[in-house]
Amino acid sequence: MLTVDSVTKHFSEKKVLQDITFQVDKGTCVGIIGPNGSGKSTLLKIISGLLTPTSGEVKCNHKNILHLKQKTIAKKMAVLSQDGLPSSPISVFDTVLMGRYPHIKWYQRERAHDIEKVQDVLNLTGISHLQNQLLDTLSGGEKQRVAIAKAMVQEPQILLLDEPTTYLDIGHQLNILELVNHWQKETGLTVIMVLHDLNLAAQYSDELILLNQGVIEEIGTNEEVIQKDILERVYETVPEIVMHPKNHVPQILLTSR
Ligand SMILES: Nc1ncnc2c1ncn2[C@@H]1O[C@H](COP(=O)(O)OP(=O)(O)OP(=O)(O)O)[C@@H](O)[C@H]1O
Repeated sequence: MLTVDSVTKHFSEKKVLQDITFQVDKGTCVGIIGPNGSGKSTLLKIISGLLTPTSGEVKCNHKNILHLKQKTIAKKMAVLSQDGLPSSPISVFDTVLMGRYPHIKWYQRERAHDIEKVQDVLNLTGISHLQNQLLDTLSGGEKQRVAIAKAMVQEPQILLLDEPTTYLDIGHQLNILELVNHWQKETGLTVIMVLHDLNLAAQYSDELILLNQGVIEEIGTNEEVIQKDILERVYETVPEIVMHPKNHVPQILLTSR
């Protein structure tokens, strides 16, 4: 279980997050949504232990994340940042293998088990044909799959995703989210993802947190959060809400004022 308890973050005088409190149960997927600059990425960085909150704390299984060793955090959590994987002249295979490092002792080389794990995940994510290709020669969609594969071999309990669908066409967007969704359902993975696309967020999240100007504006099920008056207030737009005919989750149609 992951607990975010009264987290506040200031950058000098700038108040970016104010008194954020919520809990994420094992095996659930929480979508964090909100307008530009509302504090979504900052919150995700605090949850991953990358940023220290000004006050409050993040606890993973009742332990403050900042009191855990880096390697312990890496065994528990995988993070896919907004910037994705850096361009580098390393093969896809070696990049994914790096995800095993938290499980390999400093005096050990990778074991047969680690290599097998990488091969399995390359097959599962449909990128085994790319395994000898260099990372900096891949397309955005291929690189994003490599990032997911690297996170998968890490075998985390928690996956943090910051805008995993940026730069992807609709086919690849669905593909990545389906991949994460299957992984979540099969292993009881806990997922926290920042998404700008409210329709995708509503389809793939069990619960939504709507941030606005650094505070939680709404938290709840998709139907509780995706409501016309709430979105109109926060996004200053006039959305029409319809039910997805197949998935039965609220979806947004945008209209001009
Ligand atoms: N290191 C920093 N120093 C100063 N201000 C920062 C820093 N990091 C973020 N901010 C500010 O905090 C606010 C929230 O930023 P954040 O990136 O968390 O928002 P966001 O909701 O993820 O935005 P977007 O949807 O545009 O990605 C912004 O006003 C940003 O300028």
